[in-house]
Amino acid sequence: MRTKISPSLMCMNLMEIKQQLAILNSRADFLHVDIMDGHYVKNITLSPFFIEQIRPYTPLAIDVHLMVEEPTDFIEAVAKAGADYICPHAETINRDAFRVINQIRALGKKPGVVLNPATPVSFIHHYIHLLDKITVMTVDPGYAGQPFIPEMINKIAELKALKEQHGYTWLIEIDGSCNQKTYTTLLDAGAEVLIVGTSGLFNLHANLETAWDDMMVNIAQAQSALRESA
Ligand SMILES: O=C(CO)[C@H](O)[C@H](O)[C@H](O)COP(=O)(O)O
Ligand SMILES: [Co+2]
Repeated sequence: MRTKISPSLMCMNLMEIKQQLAILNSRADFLHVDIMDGHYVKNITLSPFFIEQIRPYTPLAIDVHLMVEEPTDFIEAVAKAGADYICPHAETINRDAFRVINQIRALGKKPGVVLNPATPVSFIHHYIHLLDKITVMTVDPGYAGQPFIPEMINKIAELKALKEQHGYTWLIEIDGSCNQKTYTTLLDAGAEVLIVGTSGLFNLHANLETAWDDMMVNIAQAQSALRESA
């Protein structure tokens, strides 16, 4: 499968949002939108209103990462605003995981879940087959610019093995410090979607087109290193 790229919009230059979206529209596979409530994580970033504002300006699938205590307070709002994937944290839905997944599907959206670094894959065992995407956090959630947690490589490999063994169709996505230093190990382990934020894309160059080209060179180098070692 071709590696898919999902820029994390909380890391973009919001003063240039229209121009930056136009650049991403012809290059990215998804747009990653982080929604935080200040409680589940001690930060506040984007919102359902932000999704509603950008929806007319992009044909790309909008992927919503819900870092909130009560996902059901947000699901309808982000669906109405134009989200395509709705992905709460597994830790926040295990009281009512099946109801939440059914709610997302009933709204015509794709359900995903996000796993914190300390959350094992076994935590989602009973509903894993109902998902369209599983996101492995490779940093603790809440902030951009954090160091990569290398223990997550085994978790990605575990998901890849499960996917192959059972023929699951969910995407394996990585969130946190996806960049030149980590692409090779991430792709080798089984990463299919890379969420690129400050370190992988937006901080590479002030000009986003140049930053995108630099990022693609970095990803291509990781892919060719893997082909050579195969
Ligand atoms: O969920 C996130 C943080 O909790 C994000 O999607 C970040 O924007 C992303 O991890 C930032 O990427 P970086 O290269 O790690 O800054
Ligand atoms: Co995120």
